[in-house]
Amino acid sequence: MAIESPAKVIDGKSVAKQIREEIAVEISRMKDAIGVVPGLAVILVGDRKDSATYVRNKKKACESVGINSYEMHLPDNSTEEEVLHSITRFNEDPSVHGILVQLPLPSHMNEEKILNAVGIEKDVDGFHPLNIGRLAMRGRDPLFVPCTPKGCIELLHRYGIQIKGKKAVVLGRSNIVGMPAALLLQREDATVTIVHSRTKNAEDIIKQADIIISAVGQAHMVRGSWIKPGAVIIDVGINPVEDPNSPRGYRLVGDVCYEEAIKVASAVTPVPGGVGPMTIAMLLSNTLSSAKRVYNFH
Ligand SMILES: Nc1nc(=O)c2c([nH]1)NC[C@@H]1CN(c3ccc(C(=O)N[C@@H](CCC(=O)O)C(=O)O)cc3)C=[N+]21
Repeated sequence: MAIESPAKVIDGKSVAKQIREEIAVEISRMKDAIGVVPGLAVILVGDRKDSATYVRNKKKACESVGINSYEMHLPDNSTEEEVLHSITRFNEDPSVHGILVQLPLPSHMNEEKILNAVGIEKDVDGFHPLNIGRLAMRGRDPLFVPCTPKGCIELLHRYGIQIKGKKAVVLGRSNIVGMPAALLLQREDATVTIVHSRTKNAEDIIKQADIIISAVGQAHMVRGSWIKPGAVIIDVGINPVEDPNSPRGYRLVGDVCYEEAIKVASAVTPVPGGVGPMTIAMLLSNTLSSAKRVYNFH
């Protein structure tokens, strides 16, 4: 029997850095040629600590590549009308090429109504139903693809992992990750199965996968014994687990038991340092392509 070779770590952090460098070059080329700098507006409602951290990281990432960032921070008790009003303002502002409404919104707000208000040509999150609908249809193309699933596919491409003809299993069916990830894999000619909380024999199905994208939000749910030898694993989960040895009192782990997976799989994304940084890189990429599209600059 062949000796199993150790799995390759898919280094999202370093790929994301490389992508940011490529974006920075493009942005200065555009600035030199037509004097335009892309702009991203972020709307944050409420005081969730994790959301505030994510928004801060997004702004930092914008700065690092030369994208102008605009932040609208509204209090938790804002009305839906106030949020809709900020969206309208950014929709009409020509210096803004991308609008991101940080999720989750406070529970008294209608997420659907708010996301529908973002102009599809500025929908850099790719959450507008028209963009998702086009993603689902053959022969149609969305203006933007949701950042996290796009980052997963980009990692597979940059590591030279073939998707066409492969059996792919997506764990989770959320609107922001699982569902669009499955659609993207299908567009790349994989044969796709979605496993979710009501799936029977999830383990048996997962075990057949050549490619696994996991987005369920359950620490260490996928065990090494569930993985086909040589499979490729993209772990989207970012789950806090108690860790008295860590300065914050917790550390982040994926949906997949990394220590076990790395022994069976041919390639695995770590958490942190895997899909997370790619999500932000794709947001910058979507913002750049939005600005390019407006000015017909290529
Ligand atoms: N409208 C909207 N769009 C989003 O894209 C969106 C959102 N709302 N709400 C929240 C989620 C979450 N999300 C992450 C982005 C980067 C990391 C990331 O870079 N994580 C680092 C670790 C960060 C740490 O150590 O705390 C990593 O995985 O290496 C994580 C999570 C975007 N989201």
